[in-house]
Amino acid sequence: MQIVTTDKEKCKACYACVRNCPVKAIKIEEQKAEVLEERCIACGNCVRVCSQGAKKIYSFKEIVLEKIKNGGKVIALLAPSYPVSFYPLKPGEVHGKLKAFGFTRVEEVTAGVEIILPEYGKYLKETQDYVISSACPAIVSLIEKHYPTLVNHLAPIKSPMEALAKYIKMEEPDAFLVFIGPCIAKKNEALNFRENYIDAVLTFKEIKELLKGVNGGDTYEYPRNFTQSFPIPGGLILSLKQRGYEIESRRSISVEGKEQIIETLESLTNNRTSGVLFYDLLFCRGCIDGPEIDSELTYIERRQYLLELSKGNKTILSKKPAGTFRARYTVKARKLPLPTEEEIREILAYTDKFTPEDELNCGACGYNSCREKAIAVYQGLAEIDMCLPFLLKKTRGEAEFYRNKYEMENRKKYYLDGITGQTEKIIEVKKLIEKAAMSDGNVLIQGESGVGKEIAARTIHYLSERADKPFVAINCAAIPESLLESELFGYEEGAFTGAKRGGKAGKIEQADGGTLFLDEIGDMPLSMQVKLLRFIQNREFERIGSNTPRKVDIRIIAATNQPLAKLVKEGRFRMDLYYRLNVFNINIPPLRERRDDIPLLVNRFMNEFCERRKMAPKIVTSEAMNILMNYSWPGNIRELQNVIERAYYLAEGNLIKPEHLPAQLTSKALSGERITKITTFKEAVAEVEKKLIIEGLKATNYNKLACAKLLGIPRATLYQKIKEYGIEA
Ligand SMILES: Nc1ncnc2c1ncn2[C@@H]1O[C@H](COP(=O)(O)OP(=O)(O)OP(=O)(O)O)[C@@H](O)[C@H]1O
Repeated sequence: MQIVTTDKEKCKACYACVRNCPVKAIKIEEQKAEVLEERCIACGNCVRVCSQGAKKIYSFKEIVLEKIKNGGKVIALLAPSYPVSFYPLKPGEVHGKLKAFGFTRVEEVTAGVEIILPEYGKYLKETQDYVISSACPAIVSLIEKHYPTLVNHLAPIKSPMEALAKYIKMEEPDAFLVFIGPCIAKKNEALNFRENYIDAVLTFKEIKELLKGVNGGDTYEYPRNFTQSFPIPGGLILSLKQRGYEIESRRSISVEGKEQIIETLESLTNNRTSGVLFYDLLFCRGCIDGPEIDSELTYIERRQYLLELSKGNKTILSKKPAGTFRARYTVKARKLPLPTEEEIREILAYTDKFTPEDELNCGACGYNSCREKAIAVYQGLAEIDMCLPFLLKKTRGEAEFYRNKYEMENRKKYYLDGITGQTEKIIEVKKLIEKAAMSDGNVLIQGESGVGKEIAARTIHYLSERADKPFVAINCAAIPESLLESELFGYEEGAFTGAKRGGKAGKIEQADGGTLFLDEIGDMPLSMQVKLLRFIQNREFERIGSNTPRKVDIRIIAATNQPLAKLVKEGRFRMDLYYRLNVFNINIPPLRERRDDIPLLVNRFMNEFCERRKMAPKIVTSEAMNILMNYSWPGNIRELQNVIERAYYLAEGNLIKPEHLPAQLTSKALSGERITKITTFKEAVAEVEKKLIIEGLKATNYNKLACAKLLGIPRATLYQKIKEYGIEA
């Protein structure tokens, strides 16, 4: 019969019961702690430490109430420690209350002590080998179930409770005997021990609950003597001596408390008896400290109170007990399988314990060491993953995973939102950007000038795993051929005239771990293309002036507004390099192919610009917006950005009207003004060209390269015309 059961709903896998169970009689299954009857000694530790109240003790309450209700002969047997539990109620008053409650007779187990003392006296005299007392049921179970080699040393004598019960049953065989005490193990004794005369066991807590509201009956002074000290540590030896039995102090010892008990039994198992012949073992610090003692007195006060009561010298038993009060104890131990060293290592490895240093022995699982726990796993008592450091590591890993995922989502939103546009074409581009970010291959971005190639490259970098490493950009068209190599690969000190002291890391080195953005790759000279290809193939390069190869880990994103495939056909771009760069291809459509994005872009640039300058945004009239939507935008988004900024300054009120837009958008430059003077064709063209260049320069903030792109003319032509028309640039 199971004494302690678990309410699985309430069990929260804290392993406090495992930790406090002296015999590891707890099995964890699906994170619920279940008490194993075959190992349990009913010490009550698991009940005491369960903060969730998940451990339930077998209750006889209903049976007792039923018996009393039916008017049966129900006799209460009070454990010798009861005065301390019921204090300040006097012992006599407790008798009265129990009677008033319905017990037909009340006895005290000190009478049982009187019965067993001669049995002990006799047995100790006749036995050569050492003897272990058997009055404490937790000790009996502990030895029967866990120290089988010591069973023969248990005194084959009934406990005082059983002895008194037998004594009473001899007088009143039909009586229903209820033991009332501080101990859960007594329930085990009543239910599971071989020969039992006790019918029910109530703890002090339980009986007090039942007696609530019961008015005291007639008080009764039970005879008292030295047996009253039986529940305090050493009580049995003391009582034997008081009774006149020769117990040599040097050869007898009383041991209390679970740690000391386990230590004693371990040493006895190893035949280390220290010459002691009588071991009086109590699992608790005496019965005055039993798990269900429920006393308002301190431990010392309890001891003193019982010693005071033990001063009486009355005989308790009215007549000499007849019959034998011997008991038999048997081996109930079940050997659990033991794992091999290799199996232990395998189990440990599951929770990432590969070396002795990995075994933290933190005890969070309830076992004293990782090895003990591994053995319990093998024996089916513990679950393999009930290891706090392991689980924490795992959850941290998971948390990291989710944090990364969450961060990625946020980043994605942040960076992809940086690319304004809702047309199908730009959504397609965003999807490609996301995919490219997931891969680590080189990317080639193509598109007209100002379509957003660089912003796409940056987005790929910041969405990729390289995000926390550098994004380094280099414009291959803007750097003279002679400098490009040193810019890319760096140089050593003294590599050439003018080389900096200490040398210099090139863009490739600076981008280590991150992304190198090669803008205008189509403009890269063929000689450099060869060197770049070699680097891409070997992932190795040398600084100019050095023979030492250096390794870097970078991803290359190249961009161009030139038709690279055509350049390859024309032999102006290396095919092998083209294929190396074109692992992932993204084509960004010109703005004129996604006009519907223009209002969104206008809105964004207006807000960004105003925010930067701390100014209030202006409204773009529908006429002006119409013009913006219908223009061909050769300079794409960059041109639109500049147009908005310029219009903002030109508009004096808060409305941006068509007249605030550049002439080339409204075609006014060619058609709007009346011709007042006839000029030559050449002069008129020059006039228009000059105006266009001035507007273009303003629109691009006087960036000649951008202006040339905006006007769709080579840079050299722009320089020539600026000079020719004397334009201030
Ligand atoms: N979809 C977009 N949403 C918001 N801003 C954009 C978008 N595309 C481009 N831009 C902005 O337009 C400007 C030009 O973009 P970017 O420099 O990326 O173009 P590009 O194609 O690399 O130009 P180039 O070929 O001249 O180097 C930048 O200020 C960029 O922030």
